Amino acid sequence: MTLITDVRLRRTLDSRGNPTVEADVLTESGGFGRAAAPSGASTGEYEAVERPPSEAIAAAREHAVPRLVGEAYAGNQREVDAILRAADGTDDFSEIGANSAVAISMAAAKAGADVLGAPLFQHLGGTFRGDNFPIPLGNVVGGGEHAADATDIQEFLAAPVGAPSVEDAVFANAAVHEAVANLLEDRDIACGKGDEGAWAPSIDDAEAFEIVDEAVSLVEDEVGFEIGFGLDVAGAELYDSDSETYEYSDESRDTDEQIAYVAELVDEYDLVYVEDPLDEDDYDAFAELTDEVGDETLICGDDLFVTNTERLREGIDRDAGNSILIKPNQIGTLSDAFDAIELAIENGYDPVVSHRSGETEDATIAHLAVATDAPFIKTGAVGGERTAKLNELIRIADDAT
Ligand SMILES: O=C(O)[C@@H](CO)OP(=O)(O)O
Ligand SMILES: [Mg+2]
Repeated sequence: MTLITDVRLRRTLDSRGNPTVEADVLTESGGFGRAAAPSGASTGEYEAVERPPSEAIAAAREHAVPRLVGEAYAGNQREVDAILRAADGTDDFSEIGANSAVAISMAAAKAGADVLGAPLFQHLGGTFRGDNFPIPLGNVVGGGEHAADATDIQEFLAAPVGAPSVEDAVFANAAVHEAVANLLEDRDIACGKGDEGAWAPSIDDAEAFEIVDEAVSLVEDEVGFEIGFGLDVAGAELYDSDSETYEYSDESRDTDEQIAYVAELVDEYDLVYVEDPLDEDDYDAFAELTDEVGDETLICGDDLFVTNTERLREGIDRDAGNSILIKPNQIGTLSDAFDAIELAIENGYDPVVSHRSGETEDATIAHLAVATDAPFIKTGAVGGERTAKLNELIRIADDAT
């Protein structure tokens, strides 16, 4: 029934206005799935390779599509993903491109769900999944690689940890986003938005901490449940390997100073989440910081782990971090993303399913988070390509997918 009869690939626009790969997968009994690859700006050095979409499409048409059509079953995700790997023939999808791979992998999953007549999260997670919802981390102020002339720290994230429902959490993040705008206006700070829809004011990190802290408290009082906040430091982007220092606009910190600085921030602002506080090659520094503050907060590896089980295993062995960011396009297939989530959970690491800064209307990650009982999802606060995922979470909770 789910035998794949066609795979169509095309170039479509992403949220930054760049081309990306969209895939349609069709099956024998009329099943249909469509998915599109997202794209990072602050990409980790060890991520699977994204090729220019026209090249990725041509290579996938040549190497992968003939092995899938008439051969593979969309309902058998492991088989589809194994074929994508074999067709590519490299470790990092540099032949067909991780963008073609992930688009096909996700489209096949949707086609499989379509034939079953089941929501995607149920097809992926099984029939007993779907009662737990991830807490959305909402980017409200940002800079780094996502906006010019803004904060050094890439993302200041609202984290409505006490929200009674996913709907309450989603609206709380939007309210924090709005509260930030009002506070910026009070201070006469004009600003636009970064790639993920977060405000991108030309202020230093210290002022951003003040504003986000205040915005979170204001909304917390309004909604009556706990809202914490977190960060994506994107440490690898700040790290200069020649001088071995983290370069901020106003100062430079060596690794020990960076660890002390982040630990101080965790205490001062009760941060519930800190992503990539340190360089992507520095397992030792991650371990040291985790030892210091890992009981109080999540220390999450994004560029450190790149959704890769080998890198995660090394982190587990070395006690580096206690959480992993999960981005299917960093590794290339849904099966690989699942494996990383399972390994994380088995070892007490919290998986955080995540969007990329360049996104599309594709909402697969909302289903992936629910299917795997992931405790958090990071997918922005506002903006169409972000609300595509947030609204899908609300629909899943409402049993309306
Ligand atoms: O660093 C990150 O976590 C992501 C998403 O927020 O950014 P990018 O997609 O640019 O890597
Ligand atoms: Mg990150």
